[in-house]
Amino acid sequence: MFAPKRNKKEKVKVSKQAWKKALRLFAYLKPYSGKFSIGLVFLLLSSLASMVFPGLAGKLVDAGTSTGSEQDSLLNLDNINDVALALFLIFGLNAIFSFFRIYIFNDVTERMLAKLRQDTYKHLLKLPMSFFNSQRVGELNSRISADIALLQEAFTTVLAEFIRQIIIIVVGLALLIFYSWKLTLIMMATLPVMIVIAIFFGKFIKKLSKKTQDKVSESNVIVEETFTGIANVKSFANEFFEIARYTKSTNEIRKIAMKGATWRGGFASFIIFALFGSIVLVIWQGVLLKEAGEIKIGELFSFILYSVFVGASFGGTADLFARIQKAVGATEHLFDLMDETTEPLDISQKAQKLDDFKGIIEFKNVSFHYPSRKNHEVLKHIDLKIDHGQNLAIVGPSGAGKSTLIQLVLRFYDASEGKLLFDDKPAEDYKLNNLRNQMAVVPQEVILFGGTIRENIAYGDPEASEEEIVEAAKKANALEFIERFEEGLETIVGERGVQLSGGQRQRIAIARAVLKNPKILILDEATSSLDSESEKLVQDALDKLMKGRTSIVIAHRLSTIKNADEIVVLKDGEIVEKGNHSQLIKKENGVYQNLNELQLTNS
Ligand SMILES: Nc1ncnc2c1ncn2[C@@H]1O[C@H](COP(=O)(O)OP(=O)(O)OP(=O)(O)O)[C@@H](O)[C@H]1O
Repeated sequence: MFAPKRNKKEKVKVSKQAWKKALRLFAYLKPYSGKFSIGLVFLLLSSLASMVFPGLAGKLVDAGTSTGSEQDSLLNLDNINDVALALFLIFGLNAIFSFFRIYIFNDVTERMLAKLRQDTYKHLLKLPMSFFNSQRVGELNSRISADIALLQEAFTTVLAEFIRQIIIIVVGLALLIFYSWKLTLIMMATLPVMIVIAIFFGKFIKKLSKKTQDKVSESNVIVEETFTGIANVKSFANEFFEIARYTKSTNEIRKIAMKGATWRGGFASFIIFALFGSIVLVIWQGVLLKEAGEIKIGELFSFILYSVFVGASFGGTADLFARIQKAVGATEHLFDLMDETTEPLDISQKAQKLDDFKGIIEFKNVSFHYPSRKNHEVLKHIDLKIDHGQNLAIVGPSGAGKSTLIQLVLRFYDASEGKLLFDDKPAEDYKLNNLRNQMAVVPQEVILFGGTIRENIAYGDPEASEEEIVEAAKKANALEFIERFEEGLETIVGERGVQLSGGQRQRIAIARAVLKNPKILILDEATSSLDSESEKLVQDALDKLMKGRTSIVIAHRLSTIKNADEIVVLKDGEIVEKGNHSQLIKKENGVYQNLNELQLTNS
């Protein structure tokens, strides 16, 4: 499952799995493995080049302090100018290596991430409605961008840095031993101790800052609650109570944050003291060794520089490792999403038009419960046939299962029991996208994209010509209001453009459906009534659209379905009445008759 909340005991196990999952990322790296290896070579070269610096700097010192009789047999650099020149050369080479290392790693990473982004998006689009119905969808977008950003950082900088630090530690330690094993032992006696203490302290401090974070979110909840429910706060005259609650909570934040600050301060002083302490120790012992003639002054200088390099790398690896772990976590989240089961959609090609498809729909003893609520039967033993070109209306009280029935027709969900047939063939026999391509929905709440009116209509058929779009707008009774806008079809709708009325939005949705020219039409009537002029235009457009197509209408106002071929009354997931208006209205004490009377008295 996707990002399940884990308890502490599971954590170790899951993190092992996370590492395993992260390995799947290498499948994305594989096509570029050659390039990546070249990047690694540049990384190796630039790291080694930077390791030459302390050694040469020592030579520089020795060259400056030598009497001229001391020849350097190793590098044959006997004067200060040669050493300085060599240093410049090394830095120049390092600059070139680093450029290519960064360029190549970024190139490989961006290619890899582009593919990963595309695959994730593709996969998400193929997930079933049950996935999108769960709450976590709201955070999906930010999660994906945050997770991918972490991976980007990991592959462009963190991984390279980590490898560089390891190279520095290994090569540095070897060089330290080469210069003086005695001094290396002294240095090593302090360093590991520091690391153990640093890790221990670090974990403790992290816990404290997590606690502070939790407290901060707690206090934010108070702010959010009071301001969203400000009318409640004021009407109950509870300002005093809320202020006391907030004061208490923010004071707690301060206390915990200060506890954290004290420990952090202590930690910093310890590191400073221990670090300088160990450097002083090394210098002191080094000078003694020099007096004894075991080491040259330049070598001591190099030794100290190497110690600082190695020490800094040791210190840096813990943080880098933490960042790698974070990236591994992010990868796990992404692959958890990728492991969610998709609908059997074939997105390798455009959905097809099925020319001889008639649009006959049949429910055979269908029962259904939502996957998230297994013991709540929403539809019970539905038997229903809607013939080609027939107009079926569904009515019933709120929560009766009307929308659910339609979701089954759209195959957003599969029946838990029974069969759904299209043109007498089981629904599963059709390719899912081909089947959906035969349907169009005019929903209750029309949500338009933030583009032009033209784009919104063309969503019904992205390849439609200008004439077809205009014709569809005309049929949907939408053209007259569109033409009243200065920019006509090019008018931008939504937040950054004009706001359309409910009736206008519906007519655009109808135009979209006209353009799609479906065999099956699904209408979810708007619950909030439009003004009578608008309603007439919408109804008229719908009547035209329904002609010659199988249509299912969820009706909230009975006045609109008097002419329906068949009306089905749903109650608690069961069909309780069936017939046309004149038949149902006569049924004494029937649900339909009651609904009719209720609406007459309300209107
Ligand atoms: N995604 C879902 N997950 C779980 N239960 C759901 C889901 N959608 C609807 N339900 C439940 O299924 C039942 C039928 O809901 P449905 O939306 O089909 O009713 P409706 O007749 O269309 O109601 P309304 O007229 O109010 O829109 C309700 O009890 C509802 O709580």
